Amino acid sequence: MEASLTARDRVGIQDFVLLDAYTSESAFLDNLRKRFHENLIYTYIGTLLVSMNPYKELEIYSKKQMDTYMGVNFFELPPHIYALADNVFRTMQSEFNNHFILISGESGAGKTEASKKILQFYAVSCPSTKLLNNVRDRLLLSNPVLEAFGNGKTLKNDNSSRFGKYMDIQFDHQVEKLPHLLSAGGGRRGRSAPLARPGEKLPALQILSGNCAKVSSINDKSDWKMLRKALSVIEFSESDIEHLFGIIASVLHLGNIKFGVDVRGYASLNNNNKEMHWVSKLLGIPMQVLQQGLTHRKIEAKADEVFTPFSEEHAIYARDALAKAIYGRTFNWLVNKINESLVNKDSSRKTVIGLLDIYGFEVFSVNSFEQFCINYCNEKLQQLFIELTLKSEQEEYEMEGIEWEPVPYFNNKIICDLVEEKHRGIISLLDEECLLPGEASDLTFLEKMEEKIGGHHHFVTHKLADQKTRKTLQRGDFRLLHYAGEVTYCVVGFLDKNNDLLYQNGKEVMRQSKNAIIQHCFPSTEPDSKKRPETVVTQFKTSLVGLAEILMSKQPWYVRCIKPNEAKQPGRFDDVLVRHQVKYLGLMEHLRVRRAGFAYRRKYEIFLQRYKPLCPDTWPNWKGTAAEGVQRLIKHLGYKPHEYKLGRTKIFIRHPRTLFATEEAFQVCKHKLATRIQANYKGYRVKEDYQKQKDAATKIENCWRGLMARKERERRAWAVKVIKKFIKGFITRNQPSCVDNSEYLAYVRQNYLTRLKENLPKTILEKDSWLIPPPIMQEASQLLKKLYVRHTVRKYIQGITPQRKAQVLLTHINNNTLRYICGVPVVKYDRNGFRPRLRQLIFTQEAAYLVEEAKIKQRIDYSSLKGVSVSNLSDNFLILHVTCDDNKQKGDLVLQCDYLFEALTKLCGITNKQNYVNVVQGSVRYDIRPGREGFVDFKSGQESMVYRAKNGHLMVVSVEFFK
Ligand SMILES: Nc1ncnc2c1ncn2[C@@H]1O[C@H](COP(=O)(O)OP(=O)(O)OP(=O)(O)O)[C@@H](O)[C@H]1O
Repeated sequence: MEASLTARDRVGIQDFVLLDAYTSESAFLDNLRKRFHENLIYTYIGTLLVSMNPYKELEIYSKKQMDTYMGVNFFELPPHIYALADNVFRTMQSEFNNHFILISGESGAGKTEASKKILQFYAVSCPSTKLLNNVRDRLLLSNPVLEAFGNGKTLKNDNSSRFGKYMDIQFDHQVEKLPHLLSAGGGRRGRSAPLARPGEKLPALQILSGNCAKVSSINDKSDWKMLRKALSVIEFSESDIEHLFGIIASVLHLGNIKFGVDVRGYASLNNNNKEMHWVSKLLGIPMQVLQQGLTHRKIEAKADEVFTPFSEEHAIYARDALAKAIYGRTFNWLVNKINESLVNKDSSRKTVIGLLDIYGFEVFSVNSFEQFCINYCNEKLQQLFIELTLKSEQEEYEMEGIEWEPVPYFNNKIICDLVEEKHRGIISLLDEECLLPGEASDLTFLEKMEEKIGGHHHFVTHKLADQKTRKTLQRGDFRLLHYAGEVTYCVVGFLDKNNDLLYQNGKEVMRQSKNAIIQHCFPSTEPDSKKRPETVVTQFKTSLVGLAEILMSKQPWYVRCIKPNEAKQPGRFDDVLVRHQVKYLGLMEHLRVRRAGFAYRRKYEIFLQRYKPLCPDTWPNWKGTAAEGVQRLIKHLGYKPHEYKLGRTKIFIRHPRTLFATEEAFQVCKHKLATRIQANYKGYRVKEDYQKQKDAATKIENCWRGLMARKERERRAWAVKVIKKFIKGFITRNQPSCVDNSEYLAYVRQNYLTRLKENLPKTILEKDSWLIPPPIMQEASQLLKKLYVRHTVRKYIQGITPQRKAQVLLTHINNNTLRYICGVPVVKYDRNGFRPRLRQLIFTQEAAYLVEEAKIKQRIDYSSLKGVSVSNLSDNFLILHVTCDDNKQKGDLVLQCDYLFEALTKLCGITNKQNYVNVVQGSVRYDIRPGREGFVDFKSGQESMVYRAKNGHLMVVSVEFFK
């Protein structure tokens, strides 16, 4: 219903219980019509399903549809026969009890189709095992077999079931579902004989020439194939099938036998009668026996047997009675055979769902004995409905702790009693009349009824009626006011039809048959009861009581089928016809009972779940019990006390309008909620995405870190190897080149050369800053140094331009007195080893000048130059000894010159003194100034340096390259 609440404005309402004008037949009809025109053929009245015959194939029975309805809350989806089937099954499962589905309606309203749909639904939802598939096939194929023998074309339905059908589907809970079948085939309806259809094999039975009706909606060829297949699946042997068709053909021939009248006025049969000939042949009964049986009645008087001839009328009656008996018993045999094929031998407890496909109220222009029986049956079923529904309603109220409110409904028990009460009921009176010896007739039966039940409110005859009613009644009519409406019956034929006597010798004739099925149906062991057999109506009543007992122990479900028009046309809704059925199906009455108490009831949980957004206290989550939540909710919604009741587990709402108002509020609120939920959802999705990305990032990071750690480990391992090799190489560096040190030595070489390249002396003057070579590079270093010194000297010399030479001379030498000879860069040291800036020593003819930045610092005359001392080491020191007579003289000069040899050579050349240069070893004395002496000590060491030693001497340390 929850879904129907939403859809109610679209195409009517899906549940009549929610119809505000629930007592209005027109409102009821309007809703049906509206939905029918939209192909919505199903509508609920509570759990009752109203089904309109669409007379066209609708796409609503696919496997997909079945799946949609499987296991879904009954009220959540649009009404459907599958919803009902599923709900029955699930209730049975949860409550572990038995159920039945009563399908009723007029002929052609769609009962058989509905029961087929239910069976198909159960068959499809059944688990698939070999055993179950077998049973399922038989179950489904039993339908075409029963239809082939039990259906016929009538004015109302091309394929009308001529029998009521009840079947039990057993469910084994171990395997979830195991359909087993089938009990009882109801009595055949006597209106028209089953109709055989022309078929491939039938010529052998000599009935092809029969005047058979053609039915456009039926495909005989494919139906015939289906029947043959079904019979073989249900394990009918070839001889069974042959005998079966023999019987059907013989019944048809029997019906065609025409009697003559002999001279005495008795019925007679010609020996050449073709029909009789075929019946005799098909059933294997001697012609004479058959002829005698059809025209005479055997009367047993004491030990004697007397045959009295039939009048023509009697003979026709006896012929029809025999044909009906043959067909009826054969049909019973068929049903038993199908039951045997489906019988469940497993005796463990199972629950069942009964399927009762039964004709509804019948009201024709002339109604006879058959309509009386059918309508009595419907009266009983209504009684059952009232008892079961009210009972369950009462039980529910009791369980829920709600005070029972009397339900204003019509209890039709009074009508049932009128029909079936012992000694006083119509059935008893009819039987009495039938059993009465003497001149009983239909009219005496009518008089008896008038006499015995004349004052009953639901019974009226022409004689008993008032002036106005009498006009609507014939003299031979009686009228019953059934719960669904009044029906007028014509009493003619009641007695005969009730007697339906098969004369004793009819049975005896059949016993002589060679047909195995006939032998089975008319056993010689059948007692030839002298007592009159039970009348038809009593048999009917007995089987009805039996059925009611079966049904009473089960929980009922209803499908009420309605045909929209008599023309079997799709899309046509005949108001009068439908209104008639609504009335006689008792739908308004049903609705009244359903609406007597509360229109709507739901478990607290379900109600709260749906409507909790309507109250801030219950939304989004209610922390307390569902019952408290509902209380809070309805208080917030402002429900009036008389509009609802609160049970133990359910809320009961009296009027649909209360619920609709709530639903409307919910619909409005839903949109707002949807937006909010959407936003939340989007947020959630984004968060989810973010989380995913974060996780992915962490993963990537982990992988990356792992990779880096592995690389680092490899790198370290490599480094350890390299270092080890390096250390080993270092340890063995002085050994001849071998595996252990070759790489180290190559490295040392390369390293030295690289460093040397970067640290080459920039000028000629820096030649002492030559990078100290490792031992293995000593020789190479010396050679390189030599080469490099030569190279730089050449470059230097090439680099001195004539201008520069001239500039030096002109700038630094006073007047024209000096003649340029040569300028050598020198460094002058004082006794403390203080190293002044770079200067130049310029030699002229007469003097040497110490020149610094173009300012002449000191002039030494050659005449005062006593000599030059140099050490035998590579320190490039030269000491110029001068005469110190003149106090203005500053003393001897301690100089360092990178171009020592060139300077000495030049000096010797200028002074023209060959032994002028004194090479000393270790130490040389010099005059710091006149009268004060100093010493310069020379030695070799790791690093070249000049400093004042502790003894006050100037210490010159030089690196020994060329040893
Ligand atoms: N749900 C349906 N969808 C399509 N067609 C349907 C449906 N129900 C019934 N019909 C059509 O209506 C015809 C009559 O239906 P069906 O034989 O079930 O009626 P019935 O109530 O069993 O009649 P009877 O009491 O005479 O046996 C079917 O042969 C079929 O053509």
